Amino acid sequence: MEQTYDVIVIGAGPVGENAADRAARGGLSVAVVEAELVGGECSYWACIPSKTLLSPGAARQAAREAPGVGDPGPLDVDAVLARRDEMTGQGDDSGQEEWLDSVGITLVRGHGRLAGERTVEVVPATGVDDDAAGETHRLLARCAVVVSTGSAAVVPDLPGLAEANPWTSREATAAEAVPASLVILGGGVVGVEMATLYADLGARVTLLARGGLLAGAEPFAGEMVAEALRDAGVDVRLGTTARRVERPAPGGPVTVTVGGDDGAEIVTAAELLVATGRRPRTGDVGLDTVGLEPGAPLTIDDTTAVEEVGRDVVGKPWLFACGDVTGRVGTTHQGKYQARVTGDVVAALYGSGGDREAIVAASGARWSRYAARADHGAQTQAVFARPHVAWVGPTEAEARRAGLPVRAVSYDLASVAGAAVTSPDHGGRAQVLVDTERDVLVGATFVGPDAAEMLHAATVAVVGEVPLDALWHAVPPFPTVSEVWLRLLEELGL
Ligand SMILES: Cc1cc2nc3c(=O)[nH]c(=O)nc-3n(C[C@H](O)[C@H](O)[C@H](O)COP(=O)(O)OP(=O)(O)OC[C@H]3O[C@@H](n4cnc5c(N)ncnc54)[C@H](O)[C@@H]3O)c2cc1C
Ligand SMILES: NC(=O)c1ccc[n+]([C@@H]2O[C@H](COP(=O)([O-])OP(=O)(O)OC[C@H]3O[C@@H](n4cnc5c(N)ncnc54)[C@H](O)[C@@H]3O)[C@@H](O)[C@H]2O)c1
Repeated sequence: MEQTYDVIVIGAGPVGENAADRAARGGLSVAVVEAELVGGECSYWACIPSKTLLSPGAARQAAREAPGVGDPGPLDVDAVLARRDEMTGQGDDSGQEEWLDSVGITLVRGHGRLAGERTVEVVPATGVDDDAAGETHRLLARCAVVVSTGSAAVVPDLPGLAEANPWTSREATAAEAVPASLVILGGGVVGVEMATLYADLGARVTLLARGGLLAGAEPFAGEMVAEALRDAGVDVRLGTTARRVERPAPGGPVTVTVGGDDGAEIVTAAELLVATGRRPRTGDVGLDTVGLEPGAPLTIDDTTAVEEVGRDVVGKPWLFACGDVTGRVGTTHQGKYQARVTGDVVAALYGSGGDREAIVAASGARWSRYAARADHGAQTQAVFARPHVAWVGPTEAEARRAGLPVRAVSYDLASVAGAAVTSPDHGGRAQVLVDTERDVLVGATFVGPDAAEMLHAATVAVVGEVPLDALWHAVPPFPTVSEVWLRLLEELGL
């Protein structure tokens, strides 16, 4: 069977859905191809279940720190897992399917792969990372194809690891019971969030990191999270190399040998979680049929058009990519931002009311809806560990490596009245990075309770390139933790 649409989107995760929506709003007919569940990793095995599982522990911690409330005691694990199931719909994506229908987007279920320019073949899917085969359904795109197939967890080539049947973030976010003990390999975002929530749920957790924690953030952030995890009873081992994994009996305990030959140690746990990064899902999407390398991230320009793919005969790009698959972003919000650009660019290039000149003008503009410029220097990330770590823009080291003339100033949140009135234990730290030639903020990091909610003011200042003299007139209410902005500006000499 063969069908034709203006735009075909492969992958209906949060990013593909947004690209499809924006293109459809531009008057184009759109089909999305989904191999598994509409809503993608984020809705069922990532953001939504993990943040739902983390929330009760945060509430308990806040109660413990509030004078006069008392210790609420252990969490009701069954109730926490039940709430997680409610939030993920236990893998029922009919709500998302209804939404697609309501905005006039066609859903084609199956595994999609490119079969040359503007052509997508769809075969029945068995699982998103399995080789898919079967009767082929052919979709033709009059205008553009968007690849938004996301990413999958990496399992490193460590002796015995694959055979030990480890958890990845999928099993960790979907678990039906809490193991008595869990060893986590990797000290990145998944590692610290999972260590936090499994400790909350009563597991004995060991976290193995080959360096410090949260290497993408300011070093003080990882240090504060490590200290808090240790306070919560997690065995945090930094600078530790895992050598070998063994699980002699299927379903039995798993052992990880860590350290060097002279001082090897064995860590034993009921389950092992691998949290060592993700790879783009491009291994089986037909990249070879358009001259690209399967398995590699899809390199895009700022309009999200895939580089290294020829334009069509009239010079228009036809292949776009956004989200995790590009390797340029690794969060839902930054992927959806790219997707809005993708959808708007495709609509402007091919839609009936399209404004092609605007795309040309965008190439010279600092900010335009047709260019994902925030990818460079204004990305945000929030890590929902306890304390939260949230940042925008580069770290101080990254800024210096990029040759920016920066000054970093920081302030202890505990010294702000708004923190002290919440709790005598309210800790945390804020740091801003200032470009000393332009006197504007280029980055900021907040560590503390609910710090993720504090980030957006900094993001507005960075993207808006608000001069420090103007920021001085943005007055935070008293007594809030946001008053730290005043203290930071005072540190900067205002
Ligand atoms: C444990 C965990 C927690 C996270 N928490 C957060 C968080 O709190 N906040 C945040 O911003 N980010 C978080 N992330 C990151 C976030 O999940 C990803 O950035 C986001 O899901 C990327 O969206 P995407 O649409 O690009 O990819 P995905 O969500 O992976 O969606 C891709 C879709 O494409 C489909 N697909 C793949 N190949 C094909 C094919 N060939 N044919 C058809 N369909 C295909 C897949 O089935 C999937 O539905 C977390 C990640 C993890 C692992
Ligand atoms: N709150 C959020 O926004 C959120 C939450 C979870 C995940 N995510 C996203 O999901 C993606 C994956 O997260 P992640 O934590 O898996 O990746 P990561 O890149 O953040 O961390 C990977 C960790 O694994 C370690 N590592 C890598 N290879 C290793 C090996 N062979 N042996 C031992 N350690 C090894 C790294 O040193 C690092 O500490 C990221 O893009 C992240 O942004 C986002």
